[in-house]
Amino acid sequence: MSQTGKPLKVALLGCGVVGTEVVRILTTRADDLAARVGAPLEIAGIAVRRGGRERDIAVDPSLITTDAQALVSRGDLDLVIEVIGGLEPARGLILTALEHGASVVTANKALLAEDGPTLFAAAEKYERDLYFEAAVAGAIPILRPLRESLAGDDVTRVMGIVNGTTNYILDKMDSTGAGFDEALAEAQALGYAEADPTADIEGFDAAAKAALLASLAFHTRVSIADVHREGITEVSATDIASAREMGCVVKSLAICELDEATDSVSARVYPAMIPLNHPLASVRDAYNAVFVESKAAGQLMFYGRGAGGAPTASAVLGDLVSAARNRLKGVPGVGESSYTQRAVRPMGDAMTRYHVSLDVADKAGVLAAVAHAFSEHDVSIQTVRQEGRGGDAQLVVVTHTATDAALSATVETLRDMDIVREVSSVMRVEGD
Ligand SMILES: NC(=O)C1=CN([C@@H]2O[C@H](COP(=O)(O)OP(=O)(O)OC[C@H]3O[C@@H](n4cnc5c(N)ncnc54)[C@H](OP(=O)(O)O)[C@@H]3O)[C@@H](O)[C@H]2O)C=CC1
Ligand SMILES: N[C@@H](CC=O)C(=O)O
Repeated sequence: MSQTGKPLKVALLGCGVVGTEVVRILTTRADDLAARVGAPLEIAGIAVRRGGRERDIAVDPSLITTDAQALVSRGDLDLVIEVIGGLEPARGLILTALEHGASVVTANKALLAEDGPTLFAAAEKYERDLYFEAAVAGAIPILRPLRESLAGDDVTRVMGIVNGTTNYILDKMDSTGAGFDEALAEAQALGYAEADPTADIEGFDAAAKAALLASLAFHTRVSIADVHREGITEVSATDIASAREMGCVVKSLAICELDEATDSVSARVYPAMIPLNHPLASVRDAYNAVFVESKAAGQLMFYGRGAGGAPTASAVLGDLVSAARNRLKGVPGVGESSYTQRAVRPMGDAMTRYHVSLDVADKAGVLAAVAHAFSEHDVSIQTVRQEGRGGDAQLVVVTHTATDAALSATVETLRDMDIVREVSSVMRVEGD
């Protein structure tokens, strides 16, 4: 392919953790990128919030602007990279960029999981690309495989670790005994966390990614509001130790399933125990991994760095090269597939095993009474362990697979029992 084409003008919205690394690659790898695209990629402007801020990268100061709206309205841009994050002004800027003829690459899962259909419709209307590989699992190519490589197969399940910050925190708590706050501060310093880390630790970020994964995997539309979400803030050192005793480790998982019988889908995010011999158990640090199960391909696993400036910039640049090639050809690339709106199943229908810890009175008949509470709601007990502790005892019950609704009802019953002092923890057990 010729490298001598007219430069393609690229505007960057945001120059933080990800944007800085995007600029670094665009400037240091300019010749290689031009060869791959068939034309040079020229940075036409960089919009930031604080114009005077010192940056980690040398940038021509005349390129920096705090007027992002004016930048995307110029009309001469070929490509816009949105790495500001959040809903507004990102949404308005992307729409303006598309309307003014630029293709857009974004890493913004929060926005896409909230209002993706509006943005995809605009991309289609203006015949431009809207690519977002970086929005899920950082450097890991997972969206393109779902959208393109597996387009002829039927994906039935996607399960993975899709948030680097929470995996980093849980891994540090497990492997070094670090406290939650200390591990979170490290993840923030390393550039893994969102601007507001509540998005990570309360599961919003993983829920947004689950919505995007479920939408692409099952050719439907799932928004963040459809995803059951539980964060990791309630996971205690005791839970982590209990998991170890069971030969498990605690991970925050995103699980998306297709139920063919009812033609419905489900998506959920929560911390769960998984056996140490499960491949997801060895996903350490801020790494991510995604398992995909499909009818013809069987099981596929995708693994890599899930957060951080350079890994995420790799995914952004991949999309940028694809969108740039399409601009040169004058046609948009593979867009969102046409879809069937499938029903979203309630969380109460989700099936898994449970690890339930109870503080109970240490007296005769307690075990039988607790067992009765489980069986009353059709939750079958797999193992139960009792530990005496002065006048009280602790029971650790592990169940066979049951629905979330049945388990919730059981917990309600247990809480109403005089002999149960406290239901101290309930955690799901996945991956076996
Ligand atoms: N960090 C990561 O590991 C990953 C991040 N992402 C996503 O990438 C996106 C960016 O994340 P990240 O780089 O970490 O975020 P940062 O907070 O580090 O950077 C945000 C950038 O946006 C700029 N900005 C904020 N508000 C405005 C505004 N109103 N107008 C113009 N510029 C603005 C900031 O300007 P200033 O520099 O002046 O403050 C900053 O340069 C988010 O959508 C995030 O979810 C996706 C995958 C991984
Ligand atoms: N905050 C996110 C960044 C990447 O998406 C994470 O920790 O995974």
